[in-house]
This record gives sequence, C-alpha cells and structure tokens, in this order.
Amino acid sequence: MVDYIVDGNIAVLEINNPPVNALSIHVREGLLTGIQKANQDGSVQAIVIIGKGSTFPSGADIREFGKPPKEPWLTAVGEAIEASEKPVISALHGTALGGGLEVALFSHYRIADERSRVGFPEVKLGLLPGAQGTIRLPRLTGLAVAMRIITSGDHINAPEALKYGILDKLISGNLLQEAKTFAKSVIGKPLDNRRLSKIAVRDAATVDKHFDEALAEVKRKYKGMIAPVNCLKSIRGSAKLPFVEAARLEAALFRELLTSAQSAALRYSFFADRSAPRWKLPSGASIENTKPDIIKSVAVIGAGTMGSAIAICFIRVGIPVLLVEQNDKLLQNALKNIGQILQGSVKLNRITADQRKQSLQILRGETSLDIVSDVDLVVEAVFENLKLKQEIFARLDKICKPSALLCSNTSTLDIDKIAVATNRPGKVAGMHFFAPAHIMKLLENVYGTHTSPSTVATIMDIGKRIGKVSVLVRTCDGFVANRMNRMVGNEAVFMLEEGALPQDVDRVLEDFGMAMGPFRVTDLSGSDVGWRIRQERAKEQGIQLTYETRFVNGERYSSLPDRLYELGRYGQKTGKGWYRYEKPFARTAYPDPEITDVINSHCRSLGIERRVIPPQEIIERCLFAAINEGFKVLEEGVAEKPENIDIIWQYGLGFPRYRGGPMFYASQVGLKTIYERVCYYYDAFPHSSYWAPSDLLRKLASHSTEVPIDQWTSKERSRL
Ligand SMILES: CCCCCCCC/C=C\C=C\CC(=O)SCCNC(=O)CCNC(=O)[C@H](O)C(C)(C)COP(=O)(O)OP(=O)(O)OC[C@H]1O[C@@H](n2cnc3c(N)ncnc32)[C@H](O)[C@@H]1OP(=O)(O)O
Repeated sequence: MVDYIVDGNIAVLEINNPPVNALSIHVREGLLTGIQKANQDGSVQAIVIIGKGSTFPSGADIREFGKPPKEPWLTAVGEAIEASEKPVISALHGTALGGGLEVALFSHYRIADERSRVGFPEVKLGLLPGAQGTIRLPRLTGLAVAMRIITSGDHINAPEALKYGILDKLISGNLLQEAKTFAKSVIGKPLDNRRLSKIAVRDAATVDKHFDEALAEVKRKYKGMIAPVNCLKSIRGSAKLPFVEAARLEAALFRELLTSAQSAALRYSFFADRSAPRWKLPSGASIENTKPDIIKSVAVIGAGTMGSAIAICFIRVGIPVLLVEQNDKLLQNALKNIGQILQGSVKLNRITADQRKQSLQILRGETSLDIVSDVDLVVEAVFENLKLKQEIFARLDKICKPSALLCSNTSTLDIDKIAVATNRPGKVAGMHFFAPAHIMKLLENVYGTHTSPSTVATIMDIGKRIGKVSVLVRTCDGFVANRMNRMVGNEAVFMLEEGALPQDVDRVLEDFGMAMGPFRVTDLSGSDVGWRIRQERAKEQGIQLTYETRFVNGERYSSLPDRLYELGRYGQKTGKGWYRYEKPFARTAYPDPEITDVINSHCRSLGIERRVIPPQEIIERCLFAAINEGFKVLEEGVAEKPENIDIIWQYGLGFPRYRGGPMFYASQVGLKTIYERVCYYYDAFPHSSYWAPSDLLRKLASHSTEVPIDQWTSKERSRL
C-alpha cells in the first residue's frame, strides 16, 4: 500500500490505496516503516510522500471509524514524520483532505499541484481533524482562517492555500520530479523551524475574541451540531495550551465525537449519498448494466410555479426547453418569472449574467402541445388530477416521436394509471421534483410496472446532469416522500384536535432538527393545495366532506385544515395560515390567537377535551408513524434500501443530516422501542390504520440483538 522507492539520495513513499488513497491501517503501517527505513538508510538524505493515481490521501478511512481502532494511529505516524532527521516533503495533488492534510502538516514542507485542493471535511462527518489538524493549522494560518476552514469543512484551492501559508510552493509541471528537485534543495537545512509543534500560534492573544465570534456563527449556521463546537474548543486549546496538552485535549474532543450518535449518522449519510443513486430493479437491471439515452431537448407541460422551476433546472445546464402553457397570459407571466429567478441567481453570484442570457436563449414558450413532437423528454407538470394527466399523456403519445420519454411530475398519482393512457408504457415514468424545484436537491424518480430499464437509466442520468440527488422508487400512492410524510401531517393535525397548537408541534420538530415543522411547511406551499387534493379524492369516492366529518372510510379525519381553507387562510400567500404574517408573502411566522380560537371552537363542537401533549409524544406520533410506513415501503420493495428513504428525507423533506434520516434514526432508537410504541399508538388510535405495525418492523424487532441497518432488507425482506 506504500511503495518505497529510492532515487539517488531521495526516498519516495508512494501511497497506493485506490480510489482515494485513504489512510487505512496498511497505509499507516507502510508510512511508518517507510519513514523509519529512510531514516536508517545512509544513502537517503530527504523523503518525499506522494499519492499514486488521482490524489494525495483524501482522509482517514471512514469505514474504519466505529470499529476497534488499530495501531499505529495516524498521530503516531505523523509524529514519526515530524521527528524525522531528514526533511520530509509532502507532494500534494487531487484532494488532500482530513488525515491526508494532517500528514502534510506533520511534514516539514508542502508543495502541491496548482490544481489541487486541500481541506478538513471532518466536521461533515461529525468529527474533528483528530491527528493534530486543529492545533497545527492555526500555527500556519492564524486563528480566524483555521476556524473558518475547519468548521466549514470546505475545500480550499491550492493558490488560496498558498496564500494562507498552508503550502510552500505550487507546481505546474511533473509533481514527482519537482518534489525531488525541491527535496534536494532543502537537504541539510535546519528542521526545527519547519516543525509545527515547535512554532507558536502567532495571534494566540486574540483567541477568546475569535472563539466567541466563531461560536456564535456555528451555533447559527449548524444549529444542533456538536462537531463544529468541538472543533472550535480544540482550536482554542491550540492557542491557550502547551502543544502536548492541546494535543491531549484534541484527542479527548475527537473521541467524544467519534462515539457520538451524530457522527454515526453523518458517516452513514456519507455512504448513503453514494449508495442511493445506484439503482437496481427487481428484474436485475441496474446502473451497472443499463445504458441511458442521451437527452438533448425537453418539453415541460404546464408553466405554473412548478413547471417554470423545472424548466430552469434544464436550461441552466444547457438543455433546451419548450415550455407549454395553454393560455398565453399565463405563459408570458411564467417566462417573466423565470427571467426574474435567473436574475436573482446572478445577484447571488450563482450564475453570471452571460449564463443567464444563454439559459434564456434556449427557453421557448408555446401554447400548443403540437410543438413538442421532436423533443427527447417531456416532463408534465399540470394540476394533480389523474383524468387531466391521462388526457395529456394520451395526446403526448400521439404527438411525440416514438423514442421520447413521457414523464410526470406527479407527487402522488400511480404512474401505472398514467401509463395506461399511452401506447408506450415502457417509456413512461415519474420525475417528482420538490418545490421550489430549481433549489431543492432531490429528484424522486418513479418507475411503474412497465417502465423499461433504459427509461429508468435515462431519468436517473438526467437527474445527475441537472445536479439533483436522484433516488429511484417504485410507484405507489404518494411514492416514498409523500406517502411517509402524510403520517407526519395527519398526526400533527390530530394533535391539534387533542391539545397542541401549531407552534408547539413545529417547535418540537424543529428542535429535533427538522428544517421546518409541518405547519410552517403547509403555510409555505399553501393549504389550498391540500384542500383541492382532498376534495378531488372525496369526489372520486363519492364522499361529501363537512366540518362534522370525523371518519372517511373508517379512517380518522380532521376537518381543521378544511376550516382554514374556508377562512381563506391559505398560508404565506394570503398572509394568514396556521400562522399570521405581516403581509402576504412575508416570511416570518407569528403564532396567531385567531388560530387558537379556531382550534378551540373546533374541539368544542366535536366534544373533544384538550390535554397537554408532551414533546416526546409529538416526536413519536409524527416520526414513529412515518418510520412504520418506511418499513412498509421497504417490505413492499417501493424503496430498495433504507438509505434511499433516508436520502429522500434529507434532501426533500428537511430531515437533519446529523440524524441520518428516519430509518437510521430508528436504528439508533432501537427497533424494539419503535415497534412497542407503534403497537401502543395502534391500540390508542385504531382508526388510523397506518399505525398497524409493519411485518418487517415486527420481524426485525423480534431478534434478540439489534439487526444492523445494512441487513434490514437483505435478511428479512426475502423471508416475509
Ligand atoms: C478512539 C481512538 C482515537 C485514536 C486517534 C485517532 C486519530 C484520528 C486521526 C485522524 C482523523 C482523521 C479524520 C479524517 O480524515 S475523516 C475523512 C476526511 N476525508 C473526507 O471526508 C473525504 C471524503 N471523501 C470525499 O469527499 C470524496 O470522496 C473525494 C475525496 C472528494 C473524491 O470524490 P469523488 O471523486 O466524487 O469520489 P467518491 O466520493 O465517489 O468516492 C470514491 C469512493 O471512495 C470512497 N471514499 C471516499 N473517501 C473515503 C474515505 N475517506 N474513506 C473511505 N472511503 C472513501 C467512496 O465511498 C467511494 O466508494 P464507493 O465507490 O464504494 O462508493
């Protein structure tokens, strides 16, 4: 894993552990023996550490965390590097991150390919750079820069790193050759002033000021996360304590993080990010064996808020879009809005004015469907009504070329029921964007019974091209996101009927880490949207909904949201919803006594006695109900693996990444507890049938020891 090559008087330690040269145990052993060997070898006068392949080490091996640690630890390897009697030069290329950058900071010199990047992304894994990174970096950069680099986890490009003093020289030619030349030039020079452990933090006197400012910033930016705070405490130690004591403090803070639930969740999330887009169908077709079609043009049908934002997703990566709306006034409005949104992106420096211009040049608005005959992909984004969508798909099927894919942005409707309207069900799929579609990262791609593997490959590929995190799910009512989230919404409203207020429920879930509580979310999208869907469904089933309706098809029903609609309280757009706003479209939500009155009078009219609902009950009723549904989603094969569900929640529903996602959270709570509480609530609320415990959950909970999350589907689903 580490090749030892001597060229003249230079020993080269070449790390060879693809794909990212992670500092696994064998690499650490190789580096340590290499340093020792070079120091014993009389012919060697300087040592170069370099990575083979695409990069210098990009960090410790994340898969080793959570397992019993194996010696030598990186710190011991690093200390041997620093103590070397012969100069050690780290030659960086690619991404020198985390433990990799620490190896470089133990070295006496650091040179780097001018295109390389460095950084300490540990905080994103709920950790800190635990091999003295937090006490060495401030010695080079000063405290403010070190605090920013370490608490943000951001990559720094080589010229910037040179400016901060992290690097000694940038290289534009052959890195190894240049490293050897550089090594020769420093032979015999004193090393003590190159050993960071011997150098003081130059602005140590100002540490308290920097600490206070940075702490306030991380508490605001990374609310609820412990790693950024520990990073700052350790950096403060670098300035206040003698080096050895600072190193001891860093190790203690690192250990605290390594064993934390947050780090476990963030490390899980790191791998879930990479695993979720790797799709596989029950037929065996997968990302490995299926080629996508190349999409060169797109039509978006429906130029409402959603359709317009979807169009932006494509044009901003250079894919031409035909935006179709039946009414010219609406179309012109949409085109104007798109121009304004892109103007906003220019102002925020997300795109240049030129890029805005180029994007708008490849957008064309039309009022006739006939114009889409030649596009490769259609994304339909009209009102959520099955009959309407079937009509549009039937027309599209006739108009579009045979190879075109016809996709729906439906958020709930069964793709199979839409596909039957066409003669090309293999080319019909769902592409469920989340509002606002040009901002939200998630794309829930949906396959139906007849969707072909190449259609799946194509929608997953185009999702990646437009910069989305794409997750594949099988069709069902609500797919994964809305199907599971419906339980959160239902329980939240039922708790209003029982004693809570919107702000109580939202506060508990926001303190848990959710980006927004369910009532603030509803106010954002508008209560009219849900009302229309409920009315549509009731009409389909021949049901009349009234304020007195308490059950629909035997299921508990709350008419509170309907009351809000009747009062014209649609949310932010009307300046009133579950909260009060200063004016329409204002963002700050204020609890509203009028809503308290509405809820109280609703309860009185239904004869419900209100009670205090404790925070733990709010968490359990909202999240455990969703988790139970998540297990059903797994057992039915709607989602292939728990990671897919968790990534959907993180990127689409604002679930805190440091809790992993609902399924990972369930694994941390313990499946026995989840199962027992689900059974308890099923007893308490038999008219909410979603509380019926999932078979998969029951089976997994019956094991005497917890079944690890990576075995949930493979072990039990096949036996169900
Ligand atoms: C209790 C006792 C304590 C004792 C003291 C201990 C002292 C601790 C000392 C040091 C601690 C150091 C902490 C760290 O270094 S944590 C790691 C920091 N580094 C990172 O977080 C980098 C993570 N990786 C990335 O950001 C990217 O992978 C990148 C390097 C930018 C490359 O990106 P890209 O080209 O897009 O490639 P992928 O992301 O798809 O990755 C390719 C595959 O490599 C796997 N991978 C990547 N990084 C790691 C890693 N650090 N460890 C293990 N595996 C890694 C990734 O999962 C991909 O694999 P696969 O294809 O199977 O999914």
